[in-house]
Amino acid sequence: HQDNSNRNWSLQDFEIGKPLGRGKFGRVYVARERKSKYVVALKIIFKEQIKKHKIDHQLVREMEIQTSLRHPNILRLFGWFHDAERVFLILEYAHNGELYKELRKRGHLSEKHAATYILSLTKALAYCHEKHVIHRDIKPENLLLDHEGRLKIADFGWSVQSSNKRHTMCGTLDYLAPEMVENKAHDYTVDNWTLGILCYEFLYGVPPFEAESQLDTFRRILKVDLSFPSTPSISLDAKNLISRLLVKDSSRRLSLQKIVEHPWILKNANPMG
Ligand SMILES: COc1ccc(C(=O)Nc2ccccc2)cc1NC(=O)CCSc1ncnc(N)c1Br
Repeated sequence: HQDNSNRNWSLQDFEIGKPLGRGKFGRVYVARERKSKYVVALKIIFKEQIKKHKIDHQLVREMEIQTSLRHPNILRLFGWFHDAERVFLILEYAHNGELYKELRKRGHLSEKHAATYILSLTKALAYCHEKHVIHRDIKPENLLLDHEGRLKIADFGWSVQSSNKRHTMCGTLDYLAPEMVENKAHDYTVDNWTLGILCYEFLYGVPPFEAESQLDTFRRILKVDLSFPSTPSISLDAKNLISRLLVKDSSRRLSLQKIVEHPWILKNANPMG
């Protein structure tokens, strides 16, 4: 259909439906564009929130990055508009909602589902890195499923144009790579570490370094204190991939290209995502 991303949209163009949840800085609703009847997710962000967190420039940069991203596993930002006190993001609507709710419901995923999601994430990250965009916040809460159950990375609330070394702490503790815990400079390869965390969590239902206290989680991450429970029983190939990603030395983590070619992925992932 025609490119509407720079059409000057307004709230009158949409019928607002049920709330979808609270993203960073704002609430998200299902909405339907009146003329086309096209269903979207409309994210409403209050400008005073943006001003308070001094991220107005980041939002503009973010919108420029977002509208340029086109990938089947990245949630689309179709366009945006604002009124006196709010900024509205017109987002692709992922009909099957948040992946982590499915993970909590099922307890843990099959190796086929887990491998398919890891492959989708790997391809989306490879695409982002090639466009010098680093996501920095890949966790189950930011992963959505479309009507065909295909994974979509969303909530780029913190993505930045690649400053090749990054220093700010972000994301929940369980997903932090050792170099982030030690607050050292870090680069793209933190995403490879996060893929290892997610792969473990998809297969076992809990992240690998979960602990009672934040300090214990930090300690387990820094030690790469990785162990595989005996149940659910997971294939050796899966354990091999996880062990090749959860490596302290970031330069020795399996590259995105090598993940795509890994036996476990080749054997289990549905290439159509
Ligand atoms: C490309 O997706 C985004 C791109 C940008 C931003 C964003 O807030 N940027 C931002 C906000 C403030 C400051 C700087 C950046 C947010 C998202 N996405 C989201 O917030 C996801 C909303 S939840 C949802 N969405 C669709 N279908 C569902 N079923 C659900 Br539940």
